[in-house]
Amino acid sequence: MSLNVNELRRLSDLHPKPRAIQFQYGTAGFRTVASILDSTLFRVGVLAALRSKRLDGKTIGVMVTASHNPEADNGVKLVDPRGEMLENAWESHATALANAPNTPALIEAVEHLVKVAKIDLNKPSRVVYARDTRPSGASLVRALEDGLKAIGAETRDAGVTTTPVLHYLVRAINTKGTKDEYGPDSEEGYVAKLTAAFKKLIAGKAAIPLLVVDCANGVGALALQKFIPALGNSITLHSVNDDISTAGALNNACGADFVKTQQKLPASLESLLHPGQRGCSFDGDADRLMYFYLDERGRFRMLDGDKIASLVAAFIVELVKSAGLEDKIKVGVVQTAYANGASTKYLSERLPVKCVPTGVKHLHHAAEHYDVGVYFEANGHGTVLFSPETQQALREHQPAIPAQLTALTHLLNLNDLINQTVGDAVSDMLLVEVVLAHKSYSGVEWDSLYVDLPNRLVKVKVANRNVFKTEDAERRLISPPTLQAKIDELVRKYEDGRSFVRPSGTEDVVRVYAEARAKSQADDLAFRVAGLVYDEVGGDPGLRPREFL
Ligand SMILES: CC(=O)N[C@H]1[C@@H](OP(=O)(O)O)O[C@H](CO)[C@@H](O)[C@@H]1O
Ligand SMILES: [Mg+2]
Repeated sequence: MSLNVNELRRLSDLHPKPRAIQFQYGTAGFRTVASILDSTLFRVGVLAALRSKRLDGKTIGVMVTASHNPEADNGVKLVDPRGEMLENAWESHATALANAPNTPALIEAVEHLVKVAKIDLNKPSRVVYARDTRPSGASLVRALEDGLKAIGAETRDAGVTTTPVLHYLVRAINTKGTKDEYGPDSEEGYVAKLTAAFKKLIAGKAAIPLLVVDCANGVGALALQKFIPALGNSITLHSVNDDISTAGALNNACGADFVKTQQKLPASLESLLHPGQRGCSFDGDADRLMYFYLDERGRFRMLDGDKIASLVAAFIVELVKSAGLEDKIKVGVVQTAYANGASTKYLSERLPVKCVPTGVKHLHHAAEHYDVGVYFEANGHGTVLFSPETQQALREHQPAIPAQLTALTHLLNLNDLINQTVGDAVSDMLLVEVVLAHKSYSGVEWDSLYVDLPNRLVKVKVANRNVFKTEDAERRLISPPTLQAKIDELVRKYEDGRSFVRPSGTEDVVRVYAEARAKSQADDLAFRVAGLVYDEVGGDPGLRPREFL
């Protein structure tokens, strides 16, 4: 079988690439204003279909979402057969196809890809796709479908659903009928799998206090509607910001990204949350989770991804020990440079901790090296991975005493509760609730595991962010050459000071992070480093932000 060039040409002509725009497949796939993404979606359809052929017809996933970005944006990400992010080498193939200036150039790029990636066009091609609630999603999905059709892929439309459900489906479809079957390959099956595990894990525990859930007015609201009846009276979830039909509501002054970056409660929750009560926020595609509570004086306290990692990792370590498996199963944690220094200290005193560059794929891959790998970005994206050997060890372990059996059963149920393909706000929320129920913790006790160091994140707009190059998991700059020494000199002046600079992978900015013993010091350090960055690359003195010191 060869490429149906006529069909590819005919369909590609329906989706011309806007001129003078360069697309790049980055950490979040392609993501930009929705109105310029039509050709990109078409080409991603072509690429996904070809990738499936390259992998002998294994099902590839495509998710149409722009997560926490404003409603007018959209984006698209590919999901590899085990439910993980697209393999690195194919990111540049995606970029190459997206940037072919016209149909003839696209055909040439596709033919080139078939050759260099050794794609056997006779192989079958299978793709499952889904989208979030964005108004632009439906028409972008039609462009994607044209791309899939151009290569003749078998398709499955998973409809409007969360990013983690799509990742789950990909793995479930590809493992169906094998010994590694991940679960039923439907959204109902996913809800049933997680719900059953949750109910077993909290059986016999005291009733869980009501949990307020901020759905960011996004697709997480739909997911929650499916979970609430399935969970029955095991937990009471009060869903807010679940309006998916009002234009402009998505991610607007609510959701996990708002909570993390503003470090405050969405105004829409102010009258709902009482002192002592906890709540949580999903992001726009429900793959991130932030917790929070109001203390006895009604002050907002945030429990971010680092706090979730600490809570969960410590719990799993305890269970492994109680099950009598501490010699066989080693638990480790993966973080990025954005992890609060206090969390790194707390965790390092208890278990191995590794720091990797920003982006879920780096965390996920590093976590695969542990028997049980816990990874969370500070922004609330993360999960826990049980290696295949660990899963087998759990299944085969013969407990010596009843207490070991109880702990072992909990571990097996956690293995089912956790969506191990990708960060999953609903799965992670249920996981947190399990740990809180087992430890009889309220937000206060959880929060007191360690005290966050005050921190500040600042964006610096520069002419060319590509001149910023880093090493040591992005914690140090190697270019521009003399800047790191200047940062080091500054940082030394602050108690518990730490600061690093890296180019964003998703926005055209350079990010500056700083932390220090006191909030005013963290702010001061961040703005001084931002000033250094701005001046170093010859930023226009007239446009220098006033807060930069
Ligand atoms: C400081 C920060 O939160 N950075 C985010 C952001 O990456 P940047 O490369 O910093 O733009 O988006 C990524 C994708 O969603 C996410 O993985 C990461 O944590
Ligand atoms: Mg997201």
